[in-house]
Amino acid sequence: MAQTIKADLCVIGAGSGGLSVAAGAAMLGRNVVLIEKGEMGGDCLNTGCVPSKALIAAAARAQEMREADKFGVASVEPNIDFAAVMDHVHGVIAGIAPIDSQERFEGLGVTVIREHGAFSGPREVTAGDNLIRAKHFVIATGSTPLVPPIPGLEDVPYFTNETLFDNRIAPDHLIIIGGGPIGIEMAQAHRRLGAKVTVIEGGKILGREDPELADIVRARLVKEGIDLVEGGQAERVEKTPSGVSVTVGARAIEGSHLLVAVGRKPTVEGMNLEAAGVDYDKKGLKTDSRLRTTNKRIYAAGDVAGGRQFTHVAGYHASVLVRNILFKAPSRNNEHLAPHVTYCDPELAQVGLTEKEARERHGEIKVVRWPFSENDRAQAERETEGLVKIVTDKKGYILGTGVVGRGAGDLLQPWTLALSSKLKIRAFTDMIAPYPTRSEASKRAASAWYSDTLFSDRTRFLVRLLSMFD
Ligand SMILES: Cc1cc2nc3c(=O)[nH]c(=O)nc-3n(C[C@H](O)[C@H](O)[C@H](O)COP(=O)(O)OP(=O)(O)OC[C@H]3O[C@@H](n4cnc5c(N)ncnc54)[C@H](O)[C@@H]3O)c2cc1C
Ligand SMILES: NC(=O)c1ccc[n+]([C@@H]2O[C@H](COP(=O)([O-])OP(=O)(O)OC[C@H]3O[C@@H](n4cnc5c(N)ncnc54)[C@H](O)[C@@H]3O)[C@@H](O)[C@H]2O)c1
Repeated sequence: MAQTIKADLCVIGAGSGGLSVAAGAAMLGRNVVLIEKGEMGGDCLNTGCVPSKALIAAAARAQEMREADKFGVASVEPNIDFAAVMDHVHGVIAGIAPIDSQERFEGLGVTVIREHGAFSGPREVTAGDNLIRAKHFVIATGSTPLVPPIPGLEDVPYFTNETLFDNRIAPDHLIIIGGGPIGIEMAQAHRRLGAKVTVIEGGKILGREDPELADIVRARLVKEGIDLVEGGQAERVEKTPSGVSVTVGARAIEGSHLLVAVGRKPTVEGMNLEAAGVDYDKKGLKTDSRLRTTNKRIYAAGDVAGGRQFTHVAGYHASVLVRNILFKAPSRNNEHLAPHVTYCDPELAQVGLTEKEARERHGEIKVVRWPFSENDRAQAERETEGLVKIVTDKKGYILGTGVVGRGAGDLLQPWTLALSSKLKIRAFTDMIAPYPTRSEASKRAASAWYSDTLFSDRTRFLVRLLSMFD
């Protein structure tokens, strides 16, 4: 016999998006039901950001041991216990898990149901023995790895992000299909942890990034010994005695393990969205500028919303929904202002438009750069790869910034603020950056914007004129 639960808000999916909406609504005193069919915390905590960054951190330590001699400290080839590395990864997950746990949410007053949720009408969801009737719903069911129809793939064992972090045996040779952020982050981490790695990418690796920045990452990956096969699709996969073989054009690449990382599909299976009048396509739910679906009482948050797929974007969606649903304050989804970072080494961070996008949209633009090779801190740390690259309109309004280099994600933050606050580049020349920090490169790049006019014949003439009053 189904139990009927009445709620102000019913959230389906307890990942980055769903948890943030549920917590916000509960803390504002609303009656919230949260439905989760798998692990609390979703992809980010269990099979995405957290384990990948923990693995990258372990790999970075190994690489530092190999490269220590540049500081006069003897380099050593690290002895890597891959199972212990995975224990570290799962230890990090366990450390963060209480924040996302059922207990914590119940403590906030949320009714948590650990079942698959599906619509049974425009204003009701069924989850196990429960029928939930709510004033508003949020679909935050995330995304699932896309498995392409490559002949032979279904007949061989392969990893996706859902299984990769359960692997406790160091791959001898990891083949990765897909050179997007997952493929590249995992390629470098596994290479540094001792595996041979081949990345097969149909286009260019990190193909959505500014090519000038991606080239710097590519050079490092090649230097570290990663085999990058670009411009060739994986056409066929076969089982071999020692693992798998992937055919790309005339080449058959043999490896011990395979990771498939060719993008994501929205998680909508078995949700009976038709019963609720919620339209979707292969990118995700169809939403308006306020993240409402085609059923105005049902909203979307996170990867399933069909836009950019990042944890901080899912969290941002939640804040937009809290304003729209609870405060009745029409609030637009401005996720284009969100930065993104690929946590390879050197890191690659971007906010706003790339140079190419800015040229297409604005025509006349100005681009300025500052390399870390001219930054004293980077010199001291012997990490001089990379640069800060700023794109403005002709009046100096910032359109986008990219940073590639150590700590790029953190260095990007002031540029993210500048973009959302509609600042001009002038704000960065007025700012005083502490010496010696990598953030000085931002200020130097901003100053470069003015160097044509500052050191022009006209300005020299003016200074000469003013010297008459000395
Ligand atoms: C390997 C990897 C690394 C990543 N690294 C980063 C990073 O460094 N930084 C970053 O910003 N982003 C990163 N991402 C992306 C990030 O993980 C996602 O953007 C984020 O998790 C999306 O959150 P979400 O709430 O939309 O979905 P999810 O976290 O996927 O949560 C959705 C939840 O809904 C549940 N669910 C689905 N259907 C139903 C149903 N019918 N009923 C009940 N429950 C359901 C699922 O079980 C899941 O728990 C990474 C992703 C991957 C795969
Ligand atoms: N640091 C981060 O924030 C981070 C890290 C990992 C993932 N993510 C999120 O997860 C999403 C998914 O990542 P992803 O790397 O799986 O997807 P992606 O779509 O970003 O990249 C997939 C790549 O695979 C290539 N490809 C597709 N089919 C192929 C084939 N048959 N053979 C060879 N190459 C093929 C594509 O050209 C593309 O470059 C990202 O877009 C991002 O939103 C974020």
